[in-house]
Amino acid sequence: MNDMLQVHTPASIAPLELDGLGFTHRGQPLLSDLSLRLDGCRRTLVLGPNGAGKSLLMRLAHGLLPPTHGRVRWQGEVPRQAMVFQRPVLLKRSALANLTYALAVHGTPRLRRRTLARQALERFGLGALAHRPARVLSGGEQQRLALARAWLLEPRMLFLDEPTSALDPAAIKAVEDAVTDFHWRGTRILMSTHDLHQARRLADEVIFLCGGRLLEHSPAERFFTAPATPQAAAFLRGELVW
Ligand SMILES: Nc1ncnc2c1ncn2[C@@H]1O[C@H](COP(=O)(O)OP(=O)(O)OP(=O)(O)O)[C@@H](O)[C@H]1O
Repeated sequence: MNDMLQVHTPASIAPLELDGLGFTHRGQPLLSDLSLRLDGCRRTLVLGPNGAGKSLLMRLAHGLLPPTHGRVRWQGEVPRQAMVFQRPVLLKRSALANLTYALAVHGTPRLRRRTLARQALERFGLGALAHRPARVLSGGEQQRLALARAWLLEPRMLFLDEPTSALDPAAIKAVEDAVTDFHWRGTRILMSTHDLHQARRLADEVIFLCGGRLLEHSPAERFFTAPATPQAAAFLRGELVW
């Protein structure tokens, strides 16, 4: 790890409160009256059927979308945040240039950028691909590049919206290892997934959405062994829930 990337103490991340959060589009409520609090340095996995509002929740919480109801409130200093999407948004430049550009925007001195970017590429197993155009990389490589970019920005809060849904097992493992490394570095994680096994592997706690409503927010062990709602119980049994 390079000298500019510091290890943070989890206690120093401001809690995030979602207070009566809602999003209505053309009169249709897509997410309704959602209140919860995220604190500490937990890995919170967002689960729910298609269209439940998982991506919407992530975008609202990250501030990419203004809510139509309620608010997103940081109880303290707003932390540095990053988001990783299902399909990475990469610039039409080399893998290395994608990272040096992100560092430039971040305000890293020019002389440090290349070294840091190189280290991050190595860290995510992309060293040999530094000069390849980012957009011709495979899906798994692109996702690792997106994670390397997020890593360089040292987020205290990382949002991941179904980051492994289009990947094969080896690429999924790389993403899950990265999520674990972010966690150990002191980053709070909010991540949506369709993959129950993945949620079991990674979650400290679970948010379960269904039909645009928050049905559960509980410690992972409790959610998986004794879900509180029939919808979550059915979802865990693999039944069709919507
Ligand atoms: N910006 C937006 N404007 C209007 N409607 C939206 C917007 N974003 C999402 N929606 C709608 O909100 C609903 C919930 O979408 P969302 O993508 O959050 O679901 P999801 O739980 O992530 O589903 P999936 O598992 O299929 O990805 C969908 O009907 C979607 O079309």
